[in-house]
Amino acid sequence: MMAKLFRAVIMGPPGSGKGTISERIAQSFGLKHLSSGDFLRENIAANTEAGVLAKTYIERGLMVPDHVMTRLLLPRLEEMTRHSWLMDGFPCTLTQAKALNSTCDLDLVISLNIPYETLKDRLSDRWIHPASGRVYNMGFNPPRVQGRDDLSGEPLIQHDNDQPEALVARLRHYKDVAKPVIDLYKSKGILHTFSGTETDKIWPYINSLLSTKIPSRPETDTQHIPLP
Ligand SMILES: Nc1ncnc2c1ncn2[C@@H]1O[C@H](COP(=O)(O)OP(=O)(O)OP(=O)(O)O)[C@@H](O)[C@H]1O
Ligand SMILES: Nc1nc2c(ncn2[C@H]2C[C@H](O)[C@@H](COP(=O)(O)OP(=O)(O)O)O2)c(=O)[nH]1
Repeated sequence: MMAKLFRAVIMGPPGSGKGTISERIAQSFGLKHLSSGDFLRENIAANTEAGVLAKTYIERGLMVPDHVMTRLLLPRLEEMTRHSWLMDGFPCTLTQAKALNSTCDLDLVISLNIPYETLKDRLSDRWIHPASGRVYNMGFNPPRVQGRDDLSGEPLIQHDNDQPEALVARLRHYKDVAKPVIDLYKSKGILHTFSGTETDKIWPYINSLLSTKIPSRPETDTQHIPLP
């Protein structure tokens, strides 16, 4: 018999470890890791109508409007009727959360609560491979060759909006838009918040929570699908 599908969302301010923890969840529990940033980059690379529009916002360091995000992501999620997934980076506004709500029932929402000083230190040291979105941190998970992506060998870059001058405004914005989303999920009884300064210390708690909700590796019909 096919195991019940599992749908989860991970939320948190920039630098809170959403991407890092999502990868661990995907590897340990076989969920597909879906990332709003990766979807956007794919659409930009493919020059889709939504991608061209999204690019104009991202280049200016702005959030992509809700109607563009929902038009882009919801059809992709609707296609994934046979997969368990973990969504990273969406929803991040109440409008997005309500749109997601009308598409699927979430089983669980993970919210990461990380102190400002920690976020600042991590992001000022975050290096990205722009083509793939792969993320490095010079202390935590450095690339094998300094300044180069492990898989492609291409140069890594830093984002201006990861620097401390831009971070305060980004965090303020996150708090404003995320609060009603967090309240919504709290009222539904599916919110689980994790606080701390180190991903390696938070991870065992998330791991044990998920172990109580997802007893085994993925259902048989997903076992041949490579993890993202
Ligand atoms: N749910 C969303 N709603 C609106 N815009 C989004 C959303 N998700 C991503 N974006 C846009 O895409 C950009 C890249 O997203 P991505 O998640 O890769 O990186 P980010 O902004 O560095 O986030 P973080 O620092 O939390 O990892 C964002 O800066 C934003 O402009
Ligand atoms: N020093 C340190 N760095 C960490 C830790 N967890 C994640 N990082 C790094 C990896 C990235 O360079 C940066 C932000 O992590 P991320 O997973 O991209 O976060 P997010 O923006 O997706 O929420 O911080 C951690 O526990 N310690």
